[in-house]
Amino acid sequence: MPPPVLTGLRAEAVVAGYDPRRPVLDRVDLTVPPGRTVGLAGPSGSGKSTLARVLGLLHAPFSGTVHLDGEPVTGYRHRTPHAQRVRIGVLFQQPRLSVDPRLTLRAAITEPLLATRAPRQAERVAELADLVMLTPDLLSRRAHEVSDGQLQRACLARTLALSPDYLVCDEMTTMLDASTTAALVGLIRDYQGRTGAGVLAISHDAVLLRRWADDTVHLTPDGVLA
Ligand SMILES: Nc1ncnc2c1ncn2[C@@H]1O[C@H](COP(=O)(O)OP(=O)(O)OP(=O)(O)O)[C@@H](O)[C@H]1O
Repeated sequence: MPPPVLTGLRAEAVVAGYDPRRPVLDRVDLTVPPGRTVGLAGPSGSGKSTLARVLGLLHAPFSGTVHLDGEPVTGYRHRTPHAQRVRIGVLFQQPRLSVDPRLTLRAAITEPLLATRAPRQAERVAELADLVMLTPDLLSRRAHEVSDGQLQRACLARTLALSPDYLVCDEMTTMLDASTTAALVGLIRDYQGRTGAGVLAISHDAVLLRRWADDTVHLTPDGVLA
């Protein structure tokens, strides 16, 4: 009998970092199952963002493998197969670094739809804007004309545009106040409830992770999961 397929977004024995002689992550195993929210905590510099980038398929590990519902990922960044790339959405701490300041929020949300030549783009943008509670007035503004919270809502809409099966949220709410944080976490929970997506929630805020995540794992300062 063939072995059972292990579902989830899974890091297996991942060794990663920026200098192969001194890797940041040391044989990390972590699974984000469909429908679950896994919290990732750890001290500053322990490698949380590095692991987020590896699981977001934005940073190639030195060794080890990322599996997507049992399929090994064969390339990172522009080498990631399209079918795998669109299944994972990533949200970062600083929305201003991930949106071209020349774009309106509408254009920023449209980017992934344009890139994949999705049908009914205007309708889909309206639907996404509605979902994250951005009004048409805000959609017409550029990134520097909106607040961090409004821009992060636009980033969430852009990330959800292609209906990813997994979300990697790297300190997504660190720049935001408590009510915007609660609203964004609520939106992600709703999306998860509708789609069964798996979520990796990275935060140094233990209270937030207790509320948000089903389980939380900790990276030690040596880049090992405990
Ligand atoms: N682009 C880079 N080039 C070289 N070293 C890097 C790079 N990015 C991060 N590092 C180093 O890798 C280690 C892990 O960084 P990482 O950002 O993954 O940690 P973190 O746990 O997310 O930290 P924080 O909570 O402060 O955001 C740190 O020592 C950091 O200085």
